[in-house]
Amino acid sequence: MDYKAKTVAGLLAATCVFSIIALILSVVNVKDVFLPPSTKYGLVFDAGSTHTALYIYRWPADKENGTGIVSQVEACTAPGEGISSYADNPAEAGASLKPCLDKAMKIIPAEQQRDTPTYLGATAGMRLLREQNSTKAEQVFAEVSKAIGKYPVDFRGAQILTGNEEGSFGWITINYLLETLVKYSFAEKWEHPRDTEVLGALDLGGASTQITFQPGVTTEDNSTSTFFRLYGSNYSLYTHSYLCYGQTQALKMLLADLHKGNSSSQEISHPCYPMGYQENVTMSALYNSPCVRAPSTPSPAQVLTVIGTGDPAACSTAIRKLFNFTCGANRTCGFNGVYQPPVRGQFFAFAGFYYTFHFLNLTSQQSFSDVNSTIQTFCNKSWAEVTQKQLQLHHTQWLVMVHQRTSSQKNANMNDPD
Ligand SMILES: Nc1ncnc2c1ncn2[C@@H]1O[C@H](COP(=O)(O)OP(=O)(O)OP(=O)(O)O)[C@@H](O)[C@H]1O
Repeated sequence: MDYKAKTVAGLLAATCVFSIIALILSVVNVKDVFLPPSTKYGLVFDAGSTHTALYIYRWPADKENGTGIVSQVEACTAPGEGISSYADNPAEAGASLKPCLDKAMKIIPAEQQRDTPTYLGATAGMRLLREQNSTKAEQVFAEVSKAIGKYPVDFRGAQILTGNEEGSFGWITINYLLETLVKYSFAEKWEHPRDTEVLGALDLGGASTQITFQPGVTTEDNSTSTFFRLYGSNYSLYTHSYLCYGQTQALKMLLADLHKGNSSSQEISHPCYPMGYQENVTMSALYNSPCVRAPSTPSPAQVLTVIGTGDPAACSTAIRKLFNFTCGANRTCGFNGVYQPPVRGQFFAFAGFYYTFHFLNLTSQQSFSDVNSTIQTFCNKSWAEVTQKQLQLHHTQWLVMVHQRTSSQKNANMNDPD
């Protein structure tokens, strides 16, 4: 991974970016740029399934071919989990945003606060809650809107991004940061880099995962195609978001699958947990999402004991069962029969991919065999050898590996110099 890619990876980790810049770029109203003063601010809440972050942006009040050049001033992580976790206590969702809004008010000059466009974009956690209980989802949105509305900002609304928006905004963000869309030249001018190929984007969130790239062919399924005009150039993209295939939800599907394999037992043998690890989980906690189907005779209070068996091969097999690689009517597909044209070009993987690979010191374009052997070594560690913090990674790296292999690595050369 070259210096620029490393810098971008760091930036992505630091900001947990899902598309913030893209959101600003695409929604900043043209009228704003004619207003004094010359620097404008914008606030974007990234309301993810696992956590919410507020990003404070600043940009000069002129535009490059109709698209703003934006820099991040500050990022603030809201306390607690994602807003969808407050489904039964929606007022708390609003309260969780206040510390970050207070921080923003200290940064943005008072005379500019009322001109500061403010957005909240929610992703897969809220898409799942809406699927499960649309009234609760609306209540959460009403409370977060009420909380933001109490601050002297130009609140433009809270919305649930579609999977396509999430995927394509992520693509714009990484290509913006890698300067493949526009670049500040030595001549101190913004220029279109010549002969640079834009990168495909692989985003592993908590509740969904997205793949987005410029296909070399016409997209056969219109629901997966999207079009952008940025800095004077046109981009036609393939994008798809797999709901439930984010890290947290996929692991829930895995646990439910393992339970289904022996549902009469109170114990679940888990090959992806280290040997010697044990935890209790209630049926209600396991089956609390539309991503997993509860047994026909539910007993919510029943406690299941998950016992780690530390078996990487069995773990890999169990994870593979979550993916269906039959393409059905489509000639080419990603998985679960979803149309996907042949992958093309280099890919940049971020979010959950980055956290895991960073932890394993695998972000320097190691070969795929090095990646595999590092993962094998880590997965063969017992519970006594890994800390609680490492546990999450211990059982998620297999998901990352299999997912990478299946959804993209099969055809793409993703950060792999071999
Ligand atoms: N610093 C970290 N170290 C390890 N894992 C992390 C870290 N931060 C987030 N994760 C995990 O990585 C996954 C992706 O995180 P991310 O912040 O992109 O999700 P999200 O935005 O909340 O989810 P979604 O986009 O699906 O709504 C989640 O499962 C999360 O638990």
